[in-house]
Amino acid sequence: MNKPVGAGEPSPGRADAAMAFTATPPAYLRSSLAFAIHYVRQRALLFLSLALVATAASSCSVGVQYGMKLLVDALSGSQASHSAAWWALGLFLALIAGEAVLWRSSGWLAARTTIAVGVDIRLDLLTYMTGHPIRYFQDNLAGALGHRITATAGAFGLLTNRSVWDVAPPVINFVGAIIIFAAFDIWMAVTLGLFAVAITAGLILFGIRGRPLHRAYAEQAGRVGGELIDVITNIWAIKAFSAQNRERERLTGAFTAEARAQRRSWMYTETSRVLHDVLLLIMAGTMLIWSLVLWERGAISAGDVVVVSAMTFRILHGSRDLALALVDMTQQLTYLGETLKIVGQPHAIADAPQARPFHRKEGRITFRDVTFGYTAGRPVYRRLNLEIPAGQTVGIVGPSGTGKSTLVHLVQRLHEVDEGVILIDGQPLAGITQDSLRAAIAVVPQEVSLFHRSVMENIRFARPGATDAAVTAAARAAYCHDFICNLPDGYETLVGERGTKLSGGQRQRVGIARAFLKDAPVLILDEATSALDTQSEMEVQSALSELMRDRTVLAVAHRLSTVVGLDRILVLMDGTIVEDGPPDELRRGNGIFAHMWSLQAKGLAVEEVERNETAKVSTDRGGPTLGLHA
Ligand SMILES: Nc1ncnc2c1ncn2[C@@H]1O[C@H](COP(=O)(O)OP(=O)(O)OP(=O)(O)O)[C@@H](O)[C@H]1O
Repeated sequence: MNKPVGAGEPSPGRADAAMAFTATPPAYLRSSLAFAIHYVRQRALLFLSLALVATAASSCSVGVQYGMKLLVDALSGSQASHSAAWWALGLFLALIAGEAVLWRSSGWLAARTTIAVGVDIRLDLLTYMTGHPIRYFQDNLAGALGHRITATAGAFGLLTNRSVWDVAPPVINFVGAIIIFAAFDIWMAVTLGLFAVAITAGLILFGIRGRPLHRAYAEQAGRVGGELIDVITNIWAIKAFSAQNRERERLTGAFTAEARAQRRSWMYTETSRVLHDVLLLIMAGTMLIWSLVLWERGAISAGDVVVVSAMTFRILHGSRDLALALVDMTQQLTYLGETLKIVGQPHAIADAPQARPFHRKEGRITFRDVTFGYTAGRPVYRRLNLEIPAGQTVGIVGPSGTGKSTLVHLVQRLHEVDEGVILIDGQPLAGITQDSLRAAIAVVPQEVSLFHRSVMENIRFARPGATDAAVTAAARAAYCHDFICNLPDGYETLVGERGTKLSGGQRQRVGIARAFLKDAPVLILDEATSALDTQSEMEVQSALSELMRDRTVLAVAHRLSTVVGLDRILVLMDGTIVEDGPPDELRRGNGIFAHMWSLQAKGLAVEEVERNETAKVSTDRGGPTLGLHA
């Protein structure tokens, strides 16, 4: 267990959870109860103080009712006494003041506690979530995941607040009332106790029975939230395809389903409110009649009748809060459980228990009998064998959907191989930590992912400790320094959500600058220059040639001109390497690469080339005259 910490201190649990890719999720992510206990224990002292202060405040409120009884008795008794009345009033006022001070202290404590825990929860869940493989994020909408993390922190805060302000006071009122009533008539106390237990048990059972309805609503709400964000994220497509009405109809369906689930959940809560109103009316009526009968018989004083009626009505109102709180807490716990099921599932790609950091050498890549498929029974690769010596630059070409990107993803261990082994510098990927592996690989993807931060921060993302001078040098090397300087705030310009304020080519150059800065022994270029015009591509090609020096390079490309200057070309067809050799040799032959080259040289679109290239290439069509490296 982590040692308890104060409100302002960072929780050590977060540091433990950081960066681990684990096959078994931490215990606190396994159930909503374990989750709640974990965060309470981390700030045990604060939570204990909060509980004590809330208990003391609620006890004061019971004392206030008793003070009222003393005052009434002092005023109305047969030997009414002035000093007793003043003493009773003094006690009454002191208890009111004490109650107010204690409740405000509970507010102060709760604000410190729940806010700090909210920070911990969001950091812990996000950290754990980032350990899931890419496929997890393809299966779960980003918006829905973000919403869940925030809502979970909110749910924990609600659970705390409900416990302090809606559960503790009525429970203590019940206990106080039983003690006071027992002083008048033990049977009155027993009856009140039985009523209280029966009502509470009934409400809990009712709350549990309503769980499926609340869960259905939580699921629908998560899904709809995700869909809404998906629509906003794809606003370009919606405008381009004039799809506003279509999307509206689609969302109408989703909102209607969510509204139906919400209505069911809400109406269930309303029913529970009606039920407990009726029960408590019966209880209040019984107690008041009983106390009046006792008063008529002279068994209790007028002050006792006052305290019975005040306590009963207090319980009546407090119990309503208790009922709502219990139902709400059930809902929050259900939501928490749902989130834990989604976020807290084991990492599909976990670091082996004995995993070591990758030992950087020169960057030799080996595939041994690798079989991999996204769906069972449909392998993309079957027993693939490949040896890439250190420092070799390799172009990977082939038709769309043939497995080029998958191959480079496997090298980064973004997916787990089904069979076989992939090694870098003789170290099996499965035996090294994922973070150290990825630290040794620089990737320039087709769609460079940029944060809505400054250009400087975006480039520095590749190496957080890099100086401004190092970032600028990387930008110069990637031919982006000039365009960055022309941006409104230069390197401090915010790039827009996902870099939308930059052109596709500019984003790619920022991606290349990141690779320069990262300075890793293995470089992966996944369609890295596809968004560049010919002029920019010429510039970036020379930057890339510089970047490739002394590194092992895997370059996926549709445009053959970008790979023809490399040491070696792999032609992939349906997950099989059908040609493998130096580009010049392949171009001179009459295989698929030569055919593709010839078609691209004639200016055919990549897609047309791909359609044609599956046809048997029977004649040598000669080499092209086009191409940067030809
Ligand atoms: N996340 C995924 N889930 C399921 N199948 C996938 C996934 N990603 C890729 N595939 C499938 O795996 C196969 C290989 O895809 P991959 O992206 O590696 O091809 P590619 O050669 O890089 O294609 P392109 O040139 O179009 O980028 C394709 O049939 C594709 O549909």
